[in-house]
Amino acid sequence: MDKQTLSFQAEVKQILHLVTHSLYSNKEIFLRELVSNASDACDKLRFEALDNAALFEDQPNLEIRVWFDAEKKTITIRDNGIGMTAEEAVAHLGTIAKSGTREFMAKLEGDQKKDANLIGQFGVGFYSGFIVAERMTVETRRAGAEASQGVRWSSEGTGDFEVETIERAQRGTDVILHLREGEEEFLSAWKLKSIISKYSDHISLPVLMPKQKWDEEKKEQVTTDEWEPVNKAAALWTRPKSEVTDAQYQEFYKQISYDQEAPLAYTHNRVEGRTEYTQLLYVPAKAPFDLWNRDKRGGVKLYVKRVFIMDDAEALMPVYLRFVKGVIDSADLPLNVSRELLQESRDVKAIREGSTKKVLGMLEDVAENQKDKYAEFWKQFGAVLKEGIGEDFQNQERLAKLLRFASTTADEGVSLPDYVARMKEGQESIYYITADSLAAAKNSPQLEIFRKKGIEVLLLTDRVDEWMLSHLYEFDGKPLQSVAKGGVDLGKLQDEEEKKAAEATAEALKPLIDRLKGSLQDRAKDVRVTTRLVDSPACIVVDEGDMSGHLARMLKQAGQNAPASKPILEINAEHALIKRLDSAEGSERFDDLAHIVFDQAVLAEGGHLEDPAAYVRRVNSLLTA
Ligand SMILES: Nc1ncnc2c1ncn2[C@@H]1O[C@H](COP(=O)(O)OP(=O)(O)OP(=O)(O)O)[C@@H](O)[C@H]1O
Repeated sequence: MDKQTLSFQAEVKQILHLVTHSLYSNKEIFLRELVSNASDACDKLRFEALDNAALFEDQPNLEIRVWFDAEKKTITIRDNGIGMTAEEAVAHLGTIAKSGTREFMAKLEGDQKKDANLIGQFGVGFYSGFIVAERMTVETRRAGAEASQGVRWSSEGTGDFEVETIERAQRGTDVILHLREGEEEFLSAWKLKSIISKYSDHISLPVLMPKQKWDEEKKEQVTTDEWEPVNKAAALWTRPKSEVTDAQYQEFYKQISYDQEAPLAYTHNRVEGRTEYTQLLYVPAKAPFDLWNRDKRGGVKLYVKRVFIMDDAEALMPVYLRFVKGVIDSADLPLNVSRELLQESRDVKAIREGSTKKVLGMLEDVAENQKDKYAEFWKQFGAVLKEGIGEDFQNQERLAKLLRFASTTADEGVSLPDYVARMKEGQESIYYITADSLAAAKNSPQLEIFRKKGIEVLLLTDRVDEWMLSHLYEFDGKPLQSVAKGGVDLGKLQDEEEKKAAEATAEALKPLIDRLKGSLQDRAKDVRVTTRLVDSPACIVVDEGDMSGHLARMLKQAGQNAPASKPILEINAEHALIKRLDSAEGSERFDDLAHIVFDQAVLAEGGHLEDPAAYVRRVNSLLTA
C-alpha cells in the first residue's frame, strides 16, 4: 500500500482533544496504557497460537521492551505480540471508535468534559501517547504475515493520520513517541523504570529496558547493550496475598477498571477442591456510567492457567453483580473455551457460585464494619443489588439483609433486621408502601393509622421495588405487606373495642356506601369504611391480588399495557367531608361530591386523573355555590 492520508473518525478526534487538553495532570499514565496494550497484544498471540503454533515464528518468548533515545527525543515501546495488518491499524487506531465511545462522548457534557476521572473511567488507551508526544509512529507486522506486509502508521494526533506498507522482519509492534517540547523528563531510564514498576509490575510478561552502568570516566550512568527486566513479571493474582501490598492491589484495580477512585473492597483467594481457581474481585466505590445497561457484560476477566482468555466473561458473575471487576484464573477449564461453552460448564457454575458468595461476604463485611461506606455503596448500587432478590434465590436471604430502605422512622439506611428489631409487640407483618417519590410515600393517606399507632412503614420508591417485592414475600418469618393493598389488618395491634366501633360505623353508614357505589360504579370496584385514615377523608387501595397503582403507572409510562382493574375507595367516617357527604344524600350535589372525594384520593396516592377538567369543574361549582 502506498502512503495514504486518512481522517480520524469524529469520536476519535474528540477523544484526542480530550486527551491532550484534560489529562495533563497525570501525564505518566501514557506508559501504563501503552505497556498494557503491548501486553494485551502478547496475550492475543499466545491465545491464537494455541491453534497455530507457527505464529510464534522464531520468537517463542513473549516480551515487551522499552527504551529511549535522548538525541532524537523518542521513547519506544516494543512488543513481539500479535501485531496488526494495515486494515487493522487503520480501523483500530483511527477510524473505528471503540464500542461505547460514542455513548461515552454523548454522556459527557460541558464541564464534565474536563473531568479526568470520567475520562479515566473509560480508558483512553493508545491515544494517551499524545499527552506527551507531538507525533506517534507505529511500526507493526501481524504474526504469521510476510515481512513485506509491515505497516507504518503515523500521526500528530489532530485531524488525520498516515499509513503505508513497509518491510518489517520483526513480528509485533513498535510504538514510537516523538516527545513534545518540555517533556524531556521522560528521557530518563530511572524515570521510565519507576513508572513501569509503579503501574506495570503485575504484567505477566517481562518488561525489559537496557541495563545502565556507571561510567567512571564520564562520571555518569551509561546505557549498555544488555537488557534487564524492570517489572516482577508475575501476574498479581498469582502471587501470595502476603507478598502483595494494598497499594499494589489498588493500582491493579485502576488498570482493570479505569476507575480513578479506590475500590470499596476487594477479595483475593485461591480456591482448591473439586474446582480450582484463583479469584481477585473488586467492588467499585462509584457506579460506572453504564450501570443500568443490563446487557453490558460483567467486568471479570477470565484466565486459564495464566493465559488470558476473555474480557467481560459474563457467565462468571450473576447479572446483578455486573459492577464487580476483577480476574478469575481457572485451573480446570480448557484453553479453547468459548462464551457458549462457559454458559454450560459445571466448573463455571461452581466458580460463579463461589465468587457470588465471596462478593456478598465482602458487602456484608462493609455493611457491618464501615456503615458510612456501605451507605455510599447503597446509593450507587443498591437498586442493582435488588435485582438479585428475584434472580438469585439461593442467596435471597443474604441479599435481603443487605437491602436498605427509607422508612417512616428514618429517611435512609433502614435494614430489614433493623425494622424487625423495632417491630411493635403484637406486630406480625413488615409494612411497606410503594410510591413514585419519597415525598409522595411519606404523605400518603394510607400511612395515617400507622403513624398514629407508631408502627414503622418502609417507603419504597425505586423502580425495581415492585418487581423485587413480587419475589420477596417474607423476611425472618414475617410477611411483607403493602399498606395500600387489601383491607388493613393490623391484627393484634388493633384492640377489640376499635374493631367493634369500626363495625358499628360501617353498619350505620351502609346507606351512604350504597349510594356512593352507585355514583362511582364505573370507577370503583368497591366502597367501604376504613380505620386506616386519620386526617384524610378517603383513600384508594387495591385488592390483595391486584396490581398496585404505582406499578400500573410505571407500566403505562414504559408503554406497556397494565391490566384494567378498578381500585377500592375507602372512606374515613370521622372526616368532616364524609359527614357532609352523608348529609348531602338525596341532594343533587351528592354525585359531584362523591366524584371529588374519589378524585382527591387518586391525587393523594400520586395518581393521575383521567378527566382533570371534570374535576376542576366540579370543585369550581362547589366553590361558587
Ligand atoms: N501494541 C499493539 N499491538 C497490537 N494491537 C494494538 C496495539 N496497541 C493497540 N492495538 C490495537 O488498537 C486497539 C485500540 O487500542 P486502545 O488502547 O485505544 O484501546 P483498547 O486497548 O482496545 O481498549 P482499552 O485501552 O480501553 O483497554 C486495540 O484494541 C488493539 O486492537
